[in-house]
Amino acid sequence: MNKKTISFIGSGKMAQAIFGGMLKAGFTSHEALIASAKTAATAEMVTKKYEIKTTTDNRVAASYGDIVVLAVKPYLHTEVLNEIKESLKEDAIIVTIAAGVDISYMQEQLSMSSKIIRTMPNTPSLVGEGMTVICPNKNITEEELQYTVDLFSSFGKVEVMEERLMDAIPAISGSSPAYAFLFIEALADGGVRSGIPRETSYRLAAQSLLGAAKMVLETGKHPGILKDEVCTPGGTTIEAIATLEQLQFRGTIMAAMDNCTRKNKELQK
Ligand SMILES: NC(=O)C1=CN([C@@H]2O[C@H](COP(=O)(O)OP(=O)(O)OC[C@H]3O[C@@H](n4cnc5c(N)ncnc54)[C@H](O)[C@@H]3O)[C@@H](O)[C@H]2O)C=CC1
Ligand SMILES: O=C(O)[C@@H]1CCC=N1
Repeated sequence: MNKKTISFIGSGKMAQAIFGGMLKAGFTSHEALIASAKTAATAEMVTKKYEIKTTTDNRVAASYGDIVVLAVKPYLHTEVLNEIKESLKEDAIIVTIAAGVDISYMQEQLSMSSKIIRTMPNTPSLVGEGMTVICPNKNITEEELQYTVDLFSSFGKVEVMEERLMDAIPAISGSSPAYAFLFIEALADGGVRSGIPRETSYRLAAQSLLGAAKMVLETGKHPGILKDEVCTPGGTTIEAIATLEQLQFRGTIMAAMDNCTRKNKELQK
């Protein structure tokens, strides 16, 4: 069991996905975790559900952690960092999971010698299938980076990337589960339209997407080839593909991603 203490500032959806994912994986003990919440009701719910310490005082949470994860909205970072900075351990590693919060901004709020890691995780962390992109500042040692990679790897995959690419990450992995859920909902609606029961439709749609994603990851084949293998000449699939192309399925996804990235950059201002 791991010895480092980990604090979460904020106990919302993404914080719960991360500490829930870590606990499920056995990466850390319940005793090593603390999370702060805005209301006593949320704190109580989190303690009950995850069996971890909670507090409504961010400073109490901040003073506990060797690693402190900021899991509040981007616009709250200034307020929260000001509130907790005097309470942090001297060598604490500060991890932000927020969209559009960059390292130079974090250093301005704390100090140039602070240990900071910018990340972009996603909610499938809760079920051990997260995708997290990590970017450390120059004060993070190899060992500290490895620890953080191990932490996020306990509930999914991790890539370490340069900060110049971080603004593009929400569009492809932080936010994209939402597009996938929309796609599953659309497939299920189509199934229901053809008379398939709704719950069955969700299972058929979700398992098909899970299988397709696994094929990309495990066969190493180009997605276009995998698509071709489904399209029997003169068959059903190519009819569906033709309609998707006419309605600019791929262009629509790319336009949506552009908007996601634009918003991420706006959050930074
Ligand atoms: N939801 C997602 O899929 C992802 C979210 N993120 C990032 O995670 C962060 C949190 O987002 P969500 O979990 O989705 O939002 P959320 O709204 O579920 O969680 C934020 C939590 O912070 C609490 N809070 C508000 N003010 C606070 C304060 N002063 N002190 C302590 N807690 C306070 C709120 O009560 C809420 O529970 C954001 O910065 C977002 O960019 C990153 C990747 C994916
Ligand atoms: O919607 C958001 O702003 C956050 C960041 C990535 C996923 N959710």
